[in-house]
Formats: sequence, C-alpha cells, structure tokens
Amino acid sequence: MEANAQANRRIATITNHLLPPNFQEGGDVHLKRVDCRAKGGAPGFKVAILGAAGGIGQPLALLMKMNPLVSVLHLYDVVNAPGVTADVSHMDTGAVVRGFLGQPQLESALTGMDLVIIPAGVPRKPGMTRDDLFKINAGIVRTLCEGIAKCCPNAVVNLISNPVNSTVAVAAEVFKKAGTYDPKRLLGVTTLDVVRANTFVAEVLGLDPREVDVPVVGGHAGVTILPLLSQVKPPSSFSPGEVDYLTDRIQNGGTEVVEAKAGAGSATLSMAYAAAKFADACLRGLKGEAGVVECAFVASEVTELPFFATKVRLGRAGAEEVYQLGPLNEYERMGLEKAKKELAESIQKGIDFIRG
Ligand SMILES: NC(=O)c1ccc[n+]([C@@H]2O[C@H](COP(=O)([O-])OP(=O)(O)OC[C@H]3O[C@@H](n4cnc5c(N)ncnc54)[C@H](O)[C@@H]3O)[C@@H](O)[C@H]2O)c1
Ligand SMILES: O=C(O)C[C@H](O)C(=O)O
Repeated sequence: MEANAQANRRIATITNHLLPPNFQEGGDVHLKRVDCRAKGGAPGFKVAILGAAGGIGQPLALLMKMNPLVSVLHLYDVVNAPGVTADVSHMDTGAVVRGFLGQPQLESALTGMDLVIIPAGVPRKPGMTRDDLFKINAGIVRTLCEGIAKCCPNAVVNLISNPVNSTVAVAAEVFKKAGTYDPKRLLGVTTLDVVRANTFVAEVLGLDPREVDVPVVGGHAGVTILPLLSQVKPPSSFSPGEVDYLTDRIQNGGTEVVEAKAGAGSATLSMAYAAAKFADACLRGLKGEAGVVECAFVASEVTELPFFATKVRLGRAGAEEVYQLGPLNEYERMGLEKAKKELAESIQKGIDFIRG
C-alpha cells in the first residue's frame, strides 16, 4: 500500500541546474532537489534558443545539444519549456541544459549567452504569405530583442522568425534604440533556401547534394529568394526549362511544405537542420576557424538596400565580411530587380514598426 502511494506521488529527482530560480519542492509531480558534484566547466559556447518548445525549437534543441562546441544550452519558451528541457537534458552529450518558462525568466535565459537563436513566433497556414505573420511575430521579436539588448548585448543573433525580410529590420531598430546595435552580430537565417537549392539542383544534376553549392541571395520570401544557378558548384549548365523549374521550386519550397502539412504548420525538421548547420558555422567563426562562409540576410552595402542576403564570412565578430554578388546573367539580373522591389517594402515595414 505504502509502496503504491509512493509510486502515485511520482517522485522525480532533478538536478539543481535544471531548476528554475523560483523552484519549490512539492506538488503532484514531486520534484526533489539533488545536489550534484560540480562539473569541471567544459570549454565551449553558451547558446540560447528562444521558442525552444516549438516545431523548430524542439529538434533544434536536440541538434544543439549534440554540438560539441556548445557547453551551456538555455531553452526558453512561453509554454512547455520544462518538459523539453527535462527530455533533452537526458542526452549523454556535453552541453548542460537549463529551461526557462515565460517572460519573468527571459532575462535569466539570456544572461551570459554567446549565441541566441530565435525561432519564436507563429507559422503560416495554407493561403497565407509570410508577411501575414508580421503583426504577431514583429511584436514577439521586439520583446525578445529588448531582452537581448539588456542581458547579452554582445551575443550573435540568428533570427528565424518570419517574415525574416522584416523581422531583421525590427531587431536592428530595437538594438539601435538600446544603443547596442552591431550589424555584424545580427543575422537573418536563410540557410533553408540554400539547403533546398542544393537538394533540388542535385536531383536535376544526378549528384549527391553534399557535393553541390548553390548561392541563394536576396531575402527569404517568394521572389526575394534568388538562387544564382549561374554560380553553382560544381560548374553546371541548365536548360531554360530547368532554370524555370529550379527557380520556382526554390522560391516556393516553403509553400510546398505548408500545403503538404495542410494546416499543421510550416517546415520544422528541415529548418531545424538548417538552423543547426548555420549556428554551427557561427560558432566555428566565433572560435576563430578560418574560411567559414554561409549565406545570410545581413546589413549590407551590396545593393542600395540596408539588408540583403549574400554569402558572408563568419568570424570572431560575427559576419566579418559581406561578399559581392559576383557576375549575374540576364535572367538573374531581372530576378534581382523584382527581389529588390519587394525587399525594400518589407524592410521599411520592419523599420516603421519600431520608429512609428
Ligand atoms: N527563416 C526560415 O527559413 C524559417 C523556416 C521555417 C519557419 N520559420 C518561422 O519560424 C517561426 C516558428 O515556426 P515553428 O514551426 O517552430 O512554430 P511553432 O508554433 O511550432 O513554434 C513557435 C514557438 O514559439 C513560441 N513562442 C511564441 N511566442 C513566444 C514568445 N514571446 N517568446 C518565446 N517563445 C514564444 C511558441 O510557444 C512556440 O513554442 C515561424 O515564424 C515560422 O514562419 C522560418
Ligand atoms: O514557408 C514558411 O512559412 C516557413 C519558412 O519560411 C520556409 O521557407 O519553409
């Protein structure tokens, strides 16, 4: 009887590092403090994921827990952060995982972070554009970036929340207002466009996608996603039909997933993969590795627009070098003009959201 009663109380033990600062013992699920011997401070970077309980956040948390460059992983969300944290923390990899739930714990989640990855926000449903998410997600990004400006102003920020073409401008304006803006440290994540482009081009060429490198420039929505097929590595030529097919599929890859998921959200698994790949590149750059180059949507002088996605070299200071577009063919020049027109409006919308 006593044994059953005890089982029913579901005693769980939990180590101090997993507990929120306001933890109290007791309740239905009886969590018990266990003091563990301190770990010998593994070298590595401190990374926070904001929106860690979401469709992207959960697999991204798993992948970052597997990254040997990460010593501390903070998982923040407004729901379900403790469950995701308990789950991921059982993986026998090096990073120490801590969970943070809700706005009152945002500052603790951010303090001391080297890299902050933001997949917080609502995803699309069929029939919506990314811009339809602006109203909700711009406000979320503003709040989170105010926290970053206060608690870890030197962190590199990887911004995933859509519409990226506008939310990066929102984040930049928040940081400017706080006096902490460093354009090298704010990066809109466009890696999924490159991942898709590599996959679809490899299919057409009959190659392994790992051997293919397609630069994708511009932004992250529809016609602003501009694959530069003339610069594919290994050097390849495409028929006009192949160029049309590949450009359309790469530009609409997100919508392809949104429609296939039929109301259950947008790309999460391929995005978590892409975000983990990009975050790893940022960490390798921070560590001082030479020649780390990825596409990202950053402050840029490559065009007349204040932000633009191109290849950037990642280093100790973030996006240390922003590369030029390189030679474009006529098809790409026309695509560039279309992309810039839409991008200019999306960027301005983000700026106006903060400046009013
Ligand atoms: N950049 C890209 O290539 C790319 C790719 C895919 C998705 N996205 C975008 O990423 C975002 C998230 O997508 P998802 O599928 O993970 O959505 P989701 O709804 O599954 O998860 C979002 C998470 O954010 C959390 N959240 C909401 N408000 C928050 C706040 N104020 N602070 C912290 N967390 C908060 C939610 O609780 C939820 O857990 C969407 O805006 C989506 O459009 C971008
Ligand atoms: O398409 C979306 O809404 C999500 C994301 O931007 C994507 O490209 O998959």
